[in-house]
This record gives sequence, structure tokens and C-alpha cells, in this order.
Amino acid sequence: MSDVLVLETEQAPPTGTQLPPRQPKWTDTLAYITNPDQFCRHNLKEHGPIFRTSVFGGTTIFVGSSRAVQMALNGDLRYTEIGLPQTTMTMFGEYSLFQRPDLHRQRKSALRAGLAGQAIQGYIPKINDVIIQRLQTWPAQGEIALFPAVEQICFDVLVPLLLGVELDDGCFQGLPIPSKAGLKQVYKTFFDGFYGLLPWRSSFTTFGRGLQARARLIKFMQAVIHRRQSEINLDPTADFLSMMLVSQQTDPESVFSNTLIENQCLLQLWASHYEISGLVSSWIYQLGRHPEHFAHLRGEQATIQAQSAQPLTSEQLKTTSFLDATLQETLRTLPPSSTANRRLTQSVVLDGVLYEKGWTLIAEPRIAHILPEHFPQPDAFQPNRFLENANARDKYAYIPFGGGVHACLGAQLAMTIAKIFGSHLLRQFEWQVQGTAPFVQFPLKKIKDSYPMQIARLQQP
Ligand code: HEM
Repeated sequence: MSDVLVLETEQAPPTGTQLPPRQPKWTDTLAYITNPDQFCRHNLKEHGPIFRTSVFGGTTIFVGSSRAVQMALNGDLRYTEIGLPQTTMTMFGEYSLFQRPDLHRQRKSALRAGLAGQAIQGYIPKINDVIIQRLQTWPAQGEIALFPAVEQICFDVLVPLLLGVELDDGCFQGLPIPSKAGLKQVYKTFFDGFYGLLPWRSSFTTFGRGLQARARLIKFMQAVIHRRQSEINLDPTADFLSMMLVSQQTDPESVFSNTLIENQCLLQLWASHYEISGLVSSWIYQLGRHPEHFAHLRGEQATIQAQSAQPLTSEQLKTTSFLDATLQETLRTLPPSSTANRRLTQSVVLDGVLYEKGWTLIAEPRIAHILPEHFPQPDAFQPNRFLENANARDKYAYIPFGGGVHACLGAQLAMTIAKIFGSHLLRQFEWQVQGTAPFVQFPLKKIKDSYPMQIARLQQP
């Protein structure tokens, strides 16, 4: 972005430059964590889409206008660094894409081969199989706990794809974590460890337990990798792990050391599992609240089914544009995450506003996604807005997957899984939701585990 003015140390900003509006308050962190939607909406109304706070200590600037978002998301190596707490960075370890900005581009393009484009086509039959099979275990009629039911299926889809481990307990024989249930439990402790704020490496802190879980998962992945490396004909298109192992064999100079591979498997599961579960369960919820869209969605599925009795193919998924639009609208209205914080390593000026060195920036979809200039009637659930003129929208106005340098590497995979999940649900079930769902807001926005949903299996013609 050429019009960001990066100030040299000691360089004065141009005359007339203003600080972002609003005086930070000592209550900001609590207000944001308790109800981020309300915090963002209230301050947007009072001060506009860029405002100053003391969220997470220090000065933190919330940005929601597309130009400021673009500035915040493209400053790596020039004027920003990742600004997460030290505990979170330790949980990431040195092989995450949030570490080592000097290696970021090289690592990201190498990983892309297993998470985007052609790779996904190879994963589609597996995703179909697992979802169809697991939906058979849902009751024909009755109540389910929405988020846990979806989350279990997402875990079962993602573990084989990302860790290269089949989920039958037989496959765990000889591995350091001996069952699927054990793996899920250790993984949950690992996940929570990213958000433990007390920095002590002890079993009494969430962070300490997270680190212990991380060490166990690394040992587990080392054993899986050892086992897989002895296979004679590894298929690089089978899963993310296989792609990395084959790249390692064919090019020993590639980024794919064993240590990077074992870390990346865990990191991608961390990046995807709750996010996709959040998206799918929020989509189910939004449709339950807006049942007028079911007819259009089922019509789309019926057209595909009339053409072929096979489970969904990538070509068929391309024809489900209304399903896609309902998912996009869900991501707009209930974005699972905000972007990671960026810390300014240099002061910058954009559009007459000064952002000072040392301050933190948060690009917030909760603000960007409700700006009426990009999304008229922002509080209405209107999937059609993603069918009409969607390409004309500024790409930094819609940021459920972030944007710029660290734009989500798994967006296409996430949408593919969500579309397959959604398609099979529409074909097999009808559902109703009651009342407003309670949401957990941090670290990710997701419907609370206790929220129930009524389902009934559709009669097959
Ligand atoms: C609905 C699902 C998902 C959502 C909402 C989501 C959201 C995001 C967001 C907002 C970012 C940007 C973070 C930042 O700039 O600070 C991001 C980055 C990332 N995501 Fe996702 N994500 C999802 C699914 C996935 C999946 C399925 C994967 C991989 C299997 C994945 C892997 C990554 C990676 C590796 C990055 C960091 C990229 C980089 O640093 O260059 N995500 N994601």
C-alpha cells in the first residue's frame, strides 16, 4: 500500500496529523472480552471505524475501515510484527507462520501445496465419506447439542486430512497416544494452552498444561511420521502429511525438515478445527433462524442429485452458489475470529491519522462487517449480497479469513468442508432452533456447548 507513510525514528508526522479518536479507558479489556460485539458496535457508533483503546494493556487501535485494515495486515518486515502474548508465541513454537517473518513467504508457499488448490480435490471423497458416515449416528428425530455434535464430525474429518492418522482405534496401536479419545483430550489441552495468560510452565496453569500436551502431541507425530516414512509408495495427494513427506523425499533441501512437519500438522489442526466447527454450527443456527432460505438451498441440492447419485464432487460444489452465499453471510455476521494483533515497530501515518510505534492494531471483522457502505442493512441476514456485485467489494471490507500477508491458508479447505457438511445436512435433515443462542466470545466465537437443536431425518424419496 503505497500511501502508508512510514516515519523514521524521531521523524515528526506531517502537520495536521491526528491521533485516532477516543481516550482509552482502564475498563476496556473487560468490556471487550465480556462482549466484543457490543464493544465494537458502541465505539463504532460513537467514534467511527478506527478508535483508540487500552484493550490487552498498552494502546490498542481497533481498525475496521478497509484502508486501515489493509494497512494493518500488510506491514510485516516494514512497520509491524505479530503482537501476541509471549505465552501464545511459545505455544506456536518456531515453525509457525507467525514466527520468523524472514521465512514466512517460503514456508507459506511450500505448505500451500497440501492445503489449497489441487490438493483439495483429492480430499473431497474422504471428506464426503466421513461426514456421511458420522451423520448416520445422529438421531432420526430428537435433540442434539449443536456445537459438540458438529465439532466431533469436524475433528473426525480433519485428523486424517492433516495428521495423516485414520481414526479407528486399531490404527493407534504402537503410537504414544493409544486412542482417538486420548488424542482428542490431549489436543483440547494443547488448544487451550494458546490462550493461557499466566506464563508459568506448571501443571497448575492452562499454559503449562498446554505445553505438556504439545510435547505429547509432538511425540505422537514423530511416531506417525516414522511409521509413514517407511511406507513404500506414499501418495502426496492423500493428505497434508503425505504431501510434506513426499516433498521432503524428492527435495531434501526443501523447508520440510521432520521438525517442521510434525509442528505444522499440529498447527494446522489448531488453526482449523474450532474455526470450521464454529462456521458450520453458526451456519446451521442462522438457517434455523431464517428458514425462508431452505427452499432455495434444497432446490440447489436437488438439481445436483438429479444429475448424479454420487457424493459431491468438486465440479458439483462449484454449482452451489447459494449455499456458498449463506456460508459467506454467516462468516460476515458471526465471524469466528478476529485477526491476530499486530504491534507497530515504526510509527505510520495513513489518511491523516498517526499510528505510533509500540501501539497494537486489531483488524476487527466485527467492525468491518457492519459498515453500511459495504453491507447495506448490516444487521439483516441477506445471503444474496454475496451473489450480487460481490466481486466489486473492496477485499479488505470482508475479512473473516484475514487478508494481506497472513491471509488464511486454509480458507478454501474450510469452505469446501463447510459446503460438503452443509450439503449432506440439507439432504438428510430438517432442523429448528429456539430462541437466541448464547455464544462463547473468546478465544473464538462459537455457540455454547449446551445450546440444543431439534432435528428430524428427512424421508428419502
Ligand atoms: C472457518 C474457518 C477459518 C477461519 C474463520 C480462519 C480465519 C483465519 C484468520 C482470520 C487468519 C488471519 C490471522 C491474522 O492475520 O492474524 C487465518 C490465518 C491462517 N489460517 Fe485460517 N481460518 C480458518 C480455517 C483454516 C484452515 C482450515 C486452515 C488450515 C488447515 C487454516 C490455516 C491458517 C494459517 C496457516 C494461517 C496463517 C497464515 C499466515 O500466517 O500466512 N485456517 N485464518
